[in-house]
Amino acid sequence: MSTAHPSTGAVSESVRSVTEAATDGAAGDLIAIRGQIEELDRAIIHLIAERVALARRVGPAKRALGMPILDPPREAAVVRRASALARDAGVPEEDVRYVFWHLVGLCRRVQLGEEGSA
Ligand SMILES: C=C(O[C@@H]1C=C(C(=O)O)C=C[C@H]1O)C(=O)O
Repeated sequence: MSTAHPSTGAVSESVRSVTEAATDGAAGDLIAIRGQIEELDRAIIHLIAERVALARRVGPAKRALGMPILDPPREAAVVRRASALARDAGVPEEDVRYVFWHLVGLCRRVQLGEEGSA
């Protein structure tokens, strides 16, 4: 940006450099924060894989005990617990419940041998 008025030119230039510095700072922040999010996503996927591996072991244990794989009271308890943990952590309980219903469903399908690529 430039100005036609010589007396305000310097001020205008310095406003521009401050604005650009702020924009550069924000862009740097965005890249850094996105990098951290990607690291967390990697960790979350590894945790999901660990949970799936444990669920795979629960299947034979239940069969040995003559228990059905589907255990609705246990599933409800798992989701209730996740909801309480979400509340304590200050994140929206309803969304966490939604995520956990899907996670539990995935683990149940693994036990039933119905999983896709898992
Ligand atoms: C893993 C289990 O089996 C199924 C999956 C559950 C889960 O992912 O938490 C819970 C109950 C079951 O329907 C279990 O019983 O612990």
